[in-house]
Formats: sequence, structure tokens, C-alpha cells
Amino acid sequence: MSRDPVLCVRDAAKHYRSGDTIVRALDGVSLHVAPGELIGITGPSGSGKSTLLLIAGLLEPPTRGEVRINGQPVAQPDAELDHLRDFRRRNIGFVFQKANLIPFLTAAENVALALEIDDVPVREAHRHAVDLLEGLALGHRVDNRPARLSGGEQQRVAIARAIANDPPLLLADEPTAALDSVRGRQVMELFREIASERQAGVLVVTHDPRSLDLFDRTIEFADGRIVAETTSRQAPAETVAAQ
Ligand SMILES: Nc1ncnc2c1ncn2[C@@H]1O[C@H](COP(=O)(O)OP(=O)(O)OP(=O)(O)O)[C@@H](O)[C@H]1O
Repeated sequence: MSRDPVLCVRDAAKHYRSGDTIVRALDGVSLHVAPGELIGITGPSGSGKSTLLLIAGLLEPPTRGEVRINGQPVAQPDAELDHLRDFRRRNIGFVFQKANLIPFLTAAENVALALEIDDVPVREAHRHAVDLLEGLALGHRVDNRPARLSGGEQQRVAIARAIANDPPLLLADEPTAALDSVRGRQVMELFREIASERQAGVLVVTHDPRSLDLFDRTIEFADGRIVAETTSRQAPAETVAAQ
């Protein structure tokens, strides 16, 4: 059985004007992420990694090229991304370097809020949030506010929030940069689990070479282009290459 990629980025470019010059933040990038795949994006500062996530996350339209999610063409140069707000919320989870939890809500309330925004009734959202946090070994933290949690715990709550409505695609921008190596590893292992068990496609930008063994593939960027790709684990059996 073959499955379509969750994310397909085709010949994407993103150019910014800076005075008289054009910055080619992305310059013709094509990649795909299959269900169950965990992909690492690496490369030097300024090589276009975050720009790729902005384009893949439907937060910025590409200057050229196309983004498909689950086979559906959703972003082209003239795309009105505001119209995609609901689509984005249902299909894409985001995790950033900082957890950005709401400080006056408990861990469970932070996660539940993501579901309530999606019209899940309050009680059901809370129950689901608690279940999710328990599954991420945070059952003892559900009623704590973020200030009581370690950096790694906060980041795991942020991941629970990002996957609360079960999006098929998860995008993370340097999610372990603020963590020590042990907590950073735990967070990367969580992404591995989410990809394997929930069959989400997960794209993680990282400078951290210590977790590369967890990725199915590592894609290296330089000057807005893909310059190398390494297959680090055996690819999931049921995935196919991008068309
Ligand atoms: N809004 C913008 N306007 C002009 N130039 C931009 C804009 N956003 C990004 N750039 C430029 O595009 C290039 C790629 O930036 P990007 O943030 O994608 O790199 P990165 O690989 O994520 O870097 P880092 O590892 O430092 O986060 C850089 O030269 C950056 O200065």
C-alpha cells in the first residue's frame, strides 16, 4: 500500500526585497513528508530553514512554487492565506523554540484551550488534555501553571497543545534549542513517537546534532537550497516518494 505525502513542497522560492537587493531566503526547494516520517532540517544560520517552515505552515505565501497538504494544493504565490486559518488549525501543529504557554492557565488548560478554539466542549477538551498529558508522562503536572514546570516539561506541554486536535502535520522550529542535552533528547524522542504512533508527518528544524539518529531523513540547507540529504533510519515501510 502506498500513501500520499502529508506535505509536498514543490520548487518553492521566497524572495524578500531589502533596499535595492533581493534576498533569496528560499531558492527552489522541493521536499515531501510522508505520514509517520520524522525529518530534520539542518544548515547554517540564514540558510532558509525557518522560511521553509513559514511556507510549509501556510504562514507566508511562496514567491514561486506550491505547497500541497494531503494532496490538496493550498499555497501558491497568489494564495490568500487568511482564508486558510481553519484549514491550518485542523491540519498543522506548530512548536517553537519557546513553549509560549499562557502563564495563568494550568498545563491542562493550556492544552484544552487549543481544543476549545476548535469548538470542542470545555469538559471534553479538559478530559482529552489530561489524557494527552498523562500519555506524555506529565500526569503529575496537569494542574500546575507553566512557572512550576521545567523547561523540558513546558516544551512537552507545548507539544501536547500542538497535537491536541491530531493534525497530520507537525512543524517545529528549533524546539530543543533552549534545553539541556537530556531534556532536548526527551523532546526529540517525543517527536519520534508522535511520528511513529500517530502517523503524523513531522518536520523539525534543529542545530542539535545529538538527535539525528532519531530522524528518518536529515535535509541540509545552504543559501536557500537543499544541498544534502541523509537517510538516517530505515524509512517507514508504507511510504512513497513524492510525485
Ligand atoms: N522578512 C524578511 N525580510 C528580509 N529578509 C528576510 C526575512 N526573513 C528572512 N530573511 C532572510 O532570509 C534568509 C533566510 O532566513 P531564515 O530565517 O529562513 O534562515 P534560518 O536558516 O532559519 O536561520 P537561523 O538558523 O538563524 O534561524 C536570511 O538571510 C534572512 O536574513
